[in-house]
Amino acid sequence: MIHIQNVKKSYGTHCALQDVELTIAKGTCFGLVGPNGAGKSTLMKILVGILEEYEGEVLLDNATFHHNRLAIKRRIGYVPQDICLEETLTARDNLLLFGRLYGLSKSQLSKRITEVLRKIGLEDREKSSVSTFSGGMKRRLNIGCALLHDPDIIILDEPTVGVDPQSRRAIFELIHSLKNEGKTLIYSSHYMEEVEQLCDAIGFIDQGKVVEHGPMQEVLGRHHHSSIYVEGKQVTAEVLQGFPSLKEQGAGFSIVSDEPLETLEQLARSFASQAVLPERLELSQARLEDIFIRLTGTSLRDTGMEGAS
Ligand SMILES: Nc1ncnc2c1ncn2[C@@H]1O[C@H](COP(=O)(O)OP(=O)(O)OP(=O)(O)O)[C@@H](O)[C@H]1O
Repeated sequence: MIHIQNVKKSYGTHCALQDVELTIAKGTCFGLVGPNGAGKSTLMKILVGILEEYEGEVLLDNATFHHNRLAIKRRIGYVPQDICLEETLTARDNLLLFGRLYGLSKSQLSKRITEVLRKIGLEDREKSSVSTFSGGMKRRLNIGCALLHDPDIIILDEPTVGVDPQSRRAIFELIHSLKNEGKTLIYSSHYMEEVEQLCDAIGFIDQGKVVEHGPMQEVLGRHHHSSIYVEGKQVTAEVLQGFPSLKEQGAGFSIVSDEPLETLEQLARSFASQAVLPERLELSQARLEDIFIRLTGTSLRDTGMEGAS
């Protein structure tokens, strides 16, 4: 169990984290979600021990990070957002290099490298230079480097950014298999669909503050509103004027509503009175993206990031 208690972190005068309180249960996959600059990486770096100067307390199984740093670091594997590999070396030699940094012996390492290469699905490329790898293969190897010392907590910062669909699938399968082994995973992403699919619990961070958190089903249940999506050549913001929570989404608009059937009726009346015929009209239950918009008033995609493919 990881307890994050009242954590605050500032860079100079800029406050990156404010009074963060979170509990992450053992053996769960915890999704940390928020827009660029929300504070996700800062929190992850605190959990990994890269950032040592902060206020508040982080406890792992009741041992404080401040007083048990080395022992805790040995239990944690960190996959940084930026790929950190030596391009001129082979996959095996990269793993060897990282294993040495973790202080693993030669004999331990040889066995672990073979296991890790199998886990990340790169056993047939172990002797290939990393410079010949696709972005997705590099990401998988980057994850492999964090698994060498067999940590029971794995922290992954945006592990699917810039990967092809095949590697994304391989990363998802890897995460599922780590979960099945009982590992605790902390997974940061701005791809809401991924988080909803993979994670058992979630924390939304916005401007350094936790704005919602809890088990996934509880969070979805707490915000059990619906969302109506409408699209068409004649459907413009002016036509939809007056509908609350109106948001541009893709080629159309979404309207969040607690009373979806009533809102649908109002829409139908409004379209009829304006002689507008929509080409698509869909009703869906609250998804994480809608909940985030509702809580913060912004979409993650407003921040200039792409959606998951
Ligand atoms: N070393 C630093 N010095 C000064 N400010 C920093 C530093 N690192 C982060 N920040 C600032 O702290 C805030 C939180 O940054 P952080 O990287 O934790 O956000 P994030 O949610 O991980 O965003 P991203 O998804 O872009 O990585 C941002 O405003 C960022 O500019």
